[in-house]
Amino acid sequence: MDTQHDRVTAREPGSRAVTAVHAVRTLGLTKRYGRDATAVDSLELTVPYGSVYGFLGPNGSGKTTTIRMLLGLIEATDGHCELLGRAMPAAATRVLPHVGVMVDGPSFHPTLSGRDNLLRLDAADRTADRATVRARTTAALDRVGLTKAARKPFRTYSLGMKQRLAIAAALLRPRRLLILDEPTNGLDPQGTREVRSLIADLARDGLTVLLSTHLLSEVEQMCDHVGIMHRGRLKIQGTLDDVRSSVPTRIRVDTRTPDAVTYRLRDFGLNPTRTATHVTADLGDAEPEKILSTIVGDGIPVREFRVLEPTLEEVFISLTGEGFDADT
Ligand SMILES: Nc1ncnc2c1ncn2[C@@H]1O[C@H](COP(=O)(O)OP(=O)(O)OP(=O)(O)O)[C@@H](O)[C@H]1O
Repeated sequence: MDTQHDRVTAREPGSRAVTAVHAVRTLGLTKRYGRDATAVDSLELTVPYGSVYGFLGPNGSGKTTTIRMLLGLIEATDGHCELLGRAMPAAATRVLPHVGVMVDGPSFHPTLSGRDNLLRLDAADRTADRATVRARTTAALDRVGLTKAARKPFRTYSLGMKQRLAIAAALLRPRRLLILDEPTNGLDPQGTREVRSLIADLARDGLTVLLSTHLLSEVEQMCDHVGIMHRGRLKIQGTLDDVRSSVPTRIRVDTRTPDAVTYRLRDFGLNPTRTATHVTADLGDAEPEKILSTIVGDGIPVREFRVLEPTLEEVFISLTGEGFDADT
């Protein structure tokens, strides 16, 4: 913990350039409400530059509280956090102009056009450059695919367009990091597709995205890194592949002779579980191709042979002992 990097960032607010490998980093970050309620507990979050990081957890697991602490909107009870290599909230005025944020859902004026809503928001930002506001607004609308609808009243926008305008608001200035809290919450399937495709485009452009969500599928489809929250604690984080491979790959053999399959799997050192119609087992280091050719070569009837890659849901269950939708 006591690295050169930590010592440099501890000097905020300073004027030195800071290099960091993580766009977001927290150490022991904790938020307690009263004596008994710990919303976030000793969080060690690391979001690498250039990643799309899925901050995943059921409702109430502490995601929004964490994001609010990162942005300096609420005070941490304990611990330390950095955005773009600088300590927050000490460096807020220097860091936040580089961070696009969508936290509390969009609040736009229904009768104003999308463009006029953005102009209004920009006018409220005292640090924004007035001389470039028109060009920046045009670029942000273009970035989210709302150029054609720019002059239409906000109230006529679809759900997806409304959310894309909220992302445009977060992109009114060049950003290095985008923090999106439940960006597809409440959207219909079309709106969800629009917003996901926009986020994928932004990530391709090299923007780091921290995206909080309670949707497993959102992380599996969009993110390359994931951190899983449960009751205020970060249970695991890493690349999506590493996190998935923290639980074993399984095989499932559908057959009308489960006893014969069970014996063969034991020969491979596996510990199978059988029902009347199929047998499953953790694969371990065994090669599925060899297992299948042995079973079939022995003349055992196989209706279906599947390698079951672990899902995030299985990771969650293995770490918490609860289903993902459990009310925490
Ligand atoms: N101001 C507060 N006072 C007391 N408890 C709070 C407060 N804000 C949040 N909490 C509690 O902290 C815990 C974490 O809430 P948080 O909103 O961070 O979770 P979340 O993962 O973002 O869930 P959601 O998606 O439902 O907002 C919850 O148990 C919540 O009730």
